[in-house]
Amino acid sequence: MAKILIIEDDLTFSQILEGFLKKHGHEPLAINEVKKSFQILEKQSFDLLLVDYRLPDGTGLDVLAHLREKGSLQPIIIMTSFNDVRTAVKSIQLSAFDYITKPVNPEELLMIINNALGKKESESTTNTVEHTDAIKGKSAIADKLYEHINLVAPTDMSVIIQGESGTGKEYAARALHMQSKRKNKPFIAIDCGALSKDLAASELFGHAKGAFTGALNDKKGQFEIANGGTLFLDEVGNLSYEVQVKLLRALQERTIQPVGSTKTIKVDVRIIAATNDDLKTSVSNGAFREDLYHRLNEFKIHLPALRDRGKDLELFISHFIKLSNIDLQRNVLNVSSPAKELLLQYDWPGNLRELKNVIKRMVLLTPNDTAEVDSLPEEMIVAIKQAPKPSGSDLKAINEVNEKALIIETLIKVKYNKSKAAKLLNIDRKTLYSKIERYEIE
Ligand SMILES: Nc1ncnc2c1ncn2[C@@H]1O[C@H](COP(=O)(O)OP(=O)(O)OP(=O)(O)O)[C@@H](O)[C@H]1O
Repeated sequence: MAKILIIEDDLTFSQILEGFLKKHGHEPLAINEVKKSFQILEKQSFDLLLVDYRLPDGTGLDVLAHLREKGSLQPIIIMTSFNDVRTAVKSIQLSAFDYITKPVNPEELLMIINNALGKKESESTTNTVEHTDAIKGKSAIADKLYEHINLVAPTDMSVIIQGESGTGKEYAARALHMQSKRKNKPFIAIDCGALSKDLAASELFGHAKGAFTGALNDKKGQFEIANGGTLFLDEVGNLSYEVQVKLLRALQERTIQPVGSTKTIKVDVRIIAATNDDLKTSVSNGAFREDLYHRLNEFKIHLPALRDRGKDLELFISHFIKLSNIDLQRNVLNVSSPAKELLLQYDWPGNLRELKNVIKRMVLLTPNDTAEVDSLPEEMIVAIKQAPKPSGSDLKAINEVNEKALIIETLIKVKYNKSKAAKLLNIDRKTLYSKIERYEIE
């Protein structure tokens, strides 16, 4: 049984949710405004929050940001009626547990709630690495990615992993750890986006009893806990300037000083940092220290967006179907052609995480062995229809998409040697340069 706070302004729907959750043994409390949630959360704690995106006095993201600012890590599920998964992706970046689109499918909701509650329990008890369900992919981009991972993993170099939300940055970090000599030591992942400004230093470096109000005992920081192993700093760009200074010192001197303490502690930790953007803007506008950036950026790994991974998409679809069949005790063996077409057409702004969720939902809603279009989320179908993508008959646009993909594949194949790429593509260098610029290929 879990205590669940529902924040939803549609009263009928809210009542339905309350009844449904009670029926499944939970203890829900429903309110309808952001402001009220702040008051209630001061006084009571909940195992999970189920929050509507659009509320009369703000959005679900305000609730999420408020909680994370306070240092609370409860899972939050955002419910959104807007045909835009980007809102949901943003909430995941702000470390919501998951999102669900309205109209809410009860079975899907229950599955997400159980996952969230299950994840919370396992997180508090173990930090072990589970990496058996990863696949590599077969595209040229995947080859390049794993070439880089294999190259840098055995070293002690700090690595920045850059990629859009959900591209698998944490997975890649775990792969680096598991292929290093540190693999039998801890891998500790810290979501810097979820750390409040006040508590970040204490979380990373620990604190001494009495260092601040509420510091009732000495507390070990994650650096010390990860000693000998790897510390994964997710969304590193969110660390405050003061914490960045401390982090730099820790990396340079290989020692840390707990907040409010005079003692220094020797630590041997490898840092892997992840970021959605390339941090260069934050460096140039002074929000991220340049010296820290260079210290972290001993090696950079770029994780491709799913939409740029070509044939890997099909491999991931089959892989996630297999995993979901096991998880949900289903037996989905095929995806109908129209459904497959949609899965391949969609541009996956939430990348692998979104694909995994969509496939899990698809499998859940498929009682027999073939998944059909109606098991796919409506908003995904709407997004495909609305996307300014080449329609089936727009030959010029289709050619352009194909041309861009071919140029990227070729550049990767020849390790970005533009003369070689031009030769293989049978065009001159100048034409290649102008196409690279036109298609905004990095
Ligand atoms: N190579 C892989 N094989 C199988 N599943 C993967 C792989 N990489 C990522 N995933 C799945 O995709 C989901 C997202 O991965 P992950 O959390 O590593 O992404 P992320 O880039 O760190 O996300 P965020 O930016 O939101 O922190 C995970 O649930 C994981 O199960």
